[in-house]
Amino acid sequence: MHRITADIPGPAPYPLIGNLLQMLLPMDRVYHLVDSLCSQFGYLIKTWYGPILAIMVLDPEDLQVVLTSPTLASKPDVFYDGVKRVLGMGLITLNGSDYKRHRKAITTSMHLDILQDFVATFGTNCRELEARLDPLAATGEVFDVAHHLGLNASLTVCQTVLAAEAPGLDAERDEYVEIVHDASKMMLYRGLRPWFRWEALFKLLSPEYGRFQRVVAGMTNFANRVLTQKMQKLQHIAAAPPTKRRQTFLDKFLSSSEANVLTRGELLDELKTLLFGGVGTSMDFQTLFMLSMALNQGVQRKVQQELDDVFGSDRGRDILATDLPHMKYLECALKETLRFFPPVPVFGRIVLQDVPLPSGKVLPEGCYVGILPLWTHRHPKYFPDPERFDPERFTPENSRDRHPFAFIPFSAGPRNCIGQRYALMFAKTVAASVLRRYDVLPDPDGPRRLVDVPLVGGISLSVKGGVKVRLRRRGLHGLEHAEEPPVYGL
Ligand code: HEM
Repeated sequence: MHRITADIPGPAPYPLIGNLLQMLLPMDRVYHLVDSLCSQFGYLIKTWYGPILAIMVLDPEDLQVVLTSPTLASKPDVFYDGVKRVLGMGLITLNGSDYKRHRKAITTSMHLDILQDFVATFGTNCRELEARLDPLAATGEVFDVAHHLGLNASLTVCQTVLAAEAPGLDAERDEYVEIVHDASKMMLYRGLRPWFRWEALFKLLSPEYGRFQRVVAGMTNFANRVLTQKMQKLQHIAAAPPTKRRQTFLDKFLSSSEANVLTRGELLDELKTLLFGGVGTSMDFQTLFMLSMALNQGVQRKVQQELDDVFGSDRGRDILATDLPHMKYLECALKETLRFFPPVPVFGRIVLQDVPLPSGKVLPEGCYVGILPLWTHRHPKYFPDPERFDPERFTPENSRDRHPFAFIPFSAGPRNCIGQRYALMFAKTVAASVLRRYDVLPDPDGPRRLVDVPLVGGISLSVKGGVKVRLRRRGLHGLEHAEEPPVYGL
């Protein structure tokens, strides 16, 4: 391995422990480490994770090979060990033939036709969100928007992916949002400390053992409770005459020919995976979008103008699936948020056979590959002036000639995210509902520019101290603003 990778730059390793000491940083320093590695060594960086070679592949040309190669479709055990303990064996963690069986079974029930139906649920839940945001807009106080968007995301994902209603789960939902937040940090914490693969050592040495156990129990209990409730309901429905009801992913899955492909245990792990995949990422994506709007008032105005064109003066009407294609600039702003703050900032693969890269360098068999969209998305060759927040990058004309693997918030290739269309439709509905009604303003004591926002390491991206904003109710007609807010960014 040393010989084959001699031409790949990286920090000098110590004997046996490699670069592990450098990686043992507090979670809010992990991003600074990669920043500095990237500016020192470029877009292909060799690191030693103890005895394991881990190569960060950040250039789109190389990523195209990595993400499409059949010999690179498996997830590395050591890094995903923490994820497995929390989520079990679902799509995010499985490999090989089990993975293929699960993916085929699940994707048949996640089609666009069912997604169109979900928009009504997204919209209905936004009413509940508005009811919680209205008092905050009335006082103009600073608050953490992640909390409210997290509650909305957990309700929505429960309803659309799992059960038509989630009665009795309200109290648990609050707790679940907290657990999702913690789970992301705990999974990365354990993934970066390979010696904690040994449970006894983790229990003995880690101050985070209790917190990790609470995350595992919380995730399992919540998914178990939803599945049990759903199974009971389905038996009840089977006994009653059929009625026209809105189908959820789980309804569709359980009544399809694929239902017998997974055991109850396997389905439970998939539900934990879908819940975590759906709630955590949606919450972070929508939260970071609100922050991007607060710090880029010019962009926010353009989004609001477009929304005014779609809704006219009727800003309270239901948002329909047919409205979404008209929100083209909003879609560009959402994509620019995903570029700037990809909610899943790191994922990995293991190399099963030597893979030559377009640069002439080789990824040797047995090494791990780290994929970090945050840095790929800030590569100046593909995104000039990368620290500028500019939705125009994503107009069809400006995207046409961009490398297809330069923008990978949902990964790409055969192991891409199965929820990407869901995530975009959901975020569009929430963004439209909030921005047609309120101006989102920055926290006067918070960062002034997006590049100064303090990020915290986790397998999803979050902001240290939460995302604080203020809201102001918009005038009923046109873009009336009592007091012009300060304009940052654009
Ligand atoms: C903005 C929101 C989202 C982002 C940025 C995102 C991003 C990603 C990324 C980068 C991966 C690849 C991870 C890896 O290779 O380890 C992934 C996989 C996955 N995502 Fe998402 N995701 C989002 C929303 C969702 C939603 C809403 C769902 C489900 C309702 C979902 C379910 C999944 C699943 C099941 C996988 C595993 C796919 C496989 O390996 O076959 N995601 N996601």
